[in-house]
Amino acid sequence: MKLENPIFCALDTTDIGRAVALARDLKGSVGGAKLGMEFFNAHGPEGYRAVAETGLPIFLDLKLHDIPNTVAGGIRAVLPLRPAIVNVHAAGGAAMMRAAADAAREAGDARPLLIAVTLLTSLDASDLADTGVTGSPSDHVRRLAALAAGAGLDGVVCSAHEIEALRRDLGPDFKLVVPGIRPEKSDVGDQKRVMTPSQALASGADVLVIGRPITGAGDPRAAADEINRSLAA
Ligand SMILES: O=c1ccn([C@@H]2O[C@H](COP(=O)(O)O)[C@@H](O)[C@H]2O)c(=O)[nH]1
Repeated sequence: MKLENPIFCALDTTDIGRAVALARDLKGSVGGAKLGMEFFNAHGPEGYRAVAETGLPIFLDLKLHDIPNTVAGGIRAVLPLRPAIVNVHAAGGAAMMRAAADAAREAGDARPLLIAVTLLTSLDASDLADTGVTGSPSDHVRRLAALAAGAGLDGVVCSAHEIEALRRDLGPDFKLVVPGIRPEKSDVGDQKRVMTPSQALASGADVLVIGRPITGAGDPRAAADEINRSLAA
């Protein structure tokens, strides 16, 4: 997947008309759209197709996490939609990720990039400790990313704070898809490990996942264009 524009806009809504209108409006200003559980649980494949018809590449962010056979089936079920990117949770383990990768390969040339969520960007060191995991978010992300790479995945979802370590560990071709992106002065909301778009790109992100800073703006296209200007500066 070669992207001229690294921004994938998260269309987190149950309003199909709004999602399609946003996708049309943003088409020249972002590289793709991300559809997650909020939209897909409401509208499924039909809603997906309505957004995909705009021509934007789609990251189908379902974050699958189950036993290997079930996750493989979940990946297989969405292959006919021809998403550009699909994902699973790295915490599902190596066997689960290998099963997902095997299933994704069944799409042949239309194989989506398969990536694994490491540690959600809404979690910090204290949240991680609460789950019983000792060590820093960075160590945890690096461990899970190495597991994903070993299982044959194309990359991971991580925060911008882990990019440099992951590039050192896993090289330039391993895809780093980065949410928790917040332009200067924008509301952080529920995100905890955040960075600005330009800092994240300079650190080596492949994809910047940006939702509310664009979709919550009065003029979403203008907000995306402002971010594009910050990336070009
Ligand atoms: O660790 C993760 C994994 C996924 N996300 C998703 O990205 C977007 C971010 O939206 P914002 O409105 O820019 O916060 C959202 O759809 C999440 O489900 C994430 O934030 N962090």
